[in-house]
Amino acid sequence: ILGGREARPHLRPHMASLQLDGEHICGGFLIAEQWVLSAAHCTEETDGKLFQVLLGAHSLTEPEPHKRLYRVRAQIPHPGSNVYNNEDDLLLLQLEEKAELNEHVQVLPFQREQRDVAAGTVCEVAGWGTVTHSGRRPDRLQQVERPVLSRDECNHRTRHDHSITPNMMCTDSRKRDTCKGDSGGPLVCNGVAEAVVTAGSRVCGNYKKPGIYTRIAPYAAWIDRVMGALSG
Ligand SMILES: NCc1cccc(Nc2n[nH]c3ncnc(Nc4cccc(O)c4)c23)c1
Repeated sequence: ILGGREARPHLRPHMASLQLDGEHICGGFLIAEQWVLSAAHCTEETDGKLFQVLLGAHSLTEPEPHKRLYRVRAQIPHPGSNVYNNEDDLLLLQLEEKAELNEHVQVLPFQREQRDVAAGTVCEVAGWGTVTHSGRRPDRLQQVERPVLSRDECNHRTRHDHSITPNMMCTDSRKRDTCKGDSGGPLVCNGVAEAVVTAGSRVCGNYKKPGIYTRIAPYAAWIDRVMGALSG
């Protein structure tokens, strides 16, 4: 997160850190006791290895009550996700066991209504992604508030030039923005997860390249189908 600040500890008990060999790779969030939602592009450099999922954390390194690393039983990228574009950039992770819910570990409801979030709505995004252009990684969860940018504005040829589909949404990226390692985290508007961070052009903090997110409502049926099929 560029231009944000340290989050209030444990105010986002749904936040997950997707890790490989103890290293934070991407964000994610708990959508059910045994399921985390993230971004499919996060598996691009994992070369088939399964993530481990850290829940209940504020600091990535310090011991904290209720902080726990979970193994993953299955990782299911959306069938439409691919390395060439940002479409269908969602990843479902089934934990080896149900997460133990408490004040630091909670499920976050996601938006199921198909209506766009109104442009100008101020939403928030949190993550352990890089906090400087030189790539400094924070130990503690960062957060930033960002106003939603209309799809038409975002699709302007000097911005994302008509690559933003109805299944995506944008936020203003002037100075304050998501960056490397924030992919997979939730964009939360009025307490509801509306979308998931996608890297898009990978540019951070440049107002010409607004932050891009995969809206969740269009994928509610897919999410329910996968969770239902793999339950038990
Ligand atoms: N703001 C959109 C967004 C959301 C999520 C991730 C991303 N960026 C990135 N995702 N993956 C990446 N691998 C390498 N470099 C990257 N961005 C980068 C790194 C240093 C300086 C800088 O200005 C940009 C990214 C960008």
